[in-house]
Amino acid sequence: MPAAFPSSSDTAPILEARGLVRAFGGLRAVDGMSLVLGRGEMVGLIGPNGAGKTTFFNLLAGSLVPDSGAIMLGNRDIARERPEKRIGAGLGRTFQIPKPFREMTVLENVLTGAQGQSGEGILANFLSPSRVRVEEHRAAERARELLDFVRLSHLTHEPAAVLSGGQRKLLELARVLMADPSVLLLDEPAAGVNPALLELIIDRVRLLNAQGRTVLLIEHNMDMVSRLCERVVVMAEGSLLAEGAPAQVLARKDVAEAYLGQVAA
Ligand SMILES: Nc1ncnc2c1ncn2[C@@H]1O[C@H](COP(=O)(O)OP(=O)(O)OP(=O)(O)O)[C@@H](O)[C@H]1O
Repeated sequence: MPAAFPSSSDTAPILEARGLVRAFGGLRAVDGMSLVLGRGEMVGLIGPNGAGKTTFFNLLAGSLVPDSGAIMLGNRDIARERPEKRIGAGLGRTFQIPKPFREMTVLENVLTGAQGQSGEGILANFLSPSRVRVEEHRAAERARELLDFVRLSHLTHEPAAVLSGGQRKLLELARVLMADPSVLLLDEPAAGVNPALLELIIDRVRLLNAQGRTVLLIEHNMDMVSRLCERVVVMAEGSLLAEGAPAQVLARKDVAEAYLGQVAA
């Protein structure tokens, strides 16, 4: 049967999870989850509440270490590397509930996403102050460009505390983009966002993918998933239940039952 969506075999894999397991006490939140993301793909990760999606993201991004399994970013197993190292290797991740530094300005918050600046070392600052200044200038320029990209320029010098929920999601996206990730893990970018901002988020995510960035998107908003993704992956009880084109996957009986189980539970 010809593939109706770009399967992982169509493009070179950029990120691959192999048999990931992570338990909390007796509960295997992620239980043998595997997934291959092709370079430049945009894939939706769906599944009922408690299926293990966020835990899976935490394993990919490094805020949790798996009990077993591998995570290949290109040819390198990053499963036991620190989160900062993964960011440096091109993996960016947003959170379901972004928590900006409320007292800092919107611009300062974006700048916290800058990676590996010389000025972070006191010695470098002392030995090469002009290089540090150039880097700081470039970072500020990039942060302003990103604020423009997410349409928050008018709030550049406001404290992040003034932002709405949707604007916080956009700020978080800009912060993550400071490190210029090649793979973006987006955890429920549409949750709690008003319809106007939702369209902007959809448009920006589409553009980021068109720039060649690979996107894995956890989302309960199926309309958004269907509009953005040619392939969806369904997790249930910690592992892969189904994958394929959104319409085909959503029509499957076992997928419907997994969601119904959630209602019944
Ligand atoms: N730190 C933790 N300690 C104990 N249990 C946890 C922890 N994190 C997650 N769990 C449990 O692991 C399971 C999977 O949770 P997870 O948040 O990964 O699911 P999810 O698919 O992201 O759900 P949702 O769609 O509601 O966000 C749940 O039963 C949850 O209660």
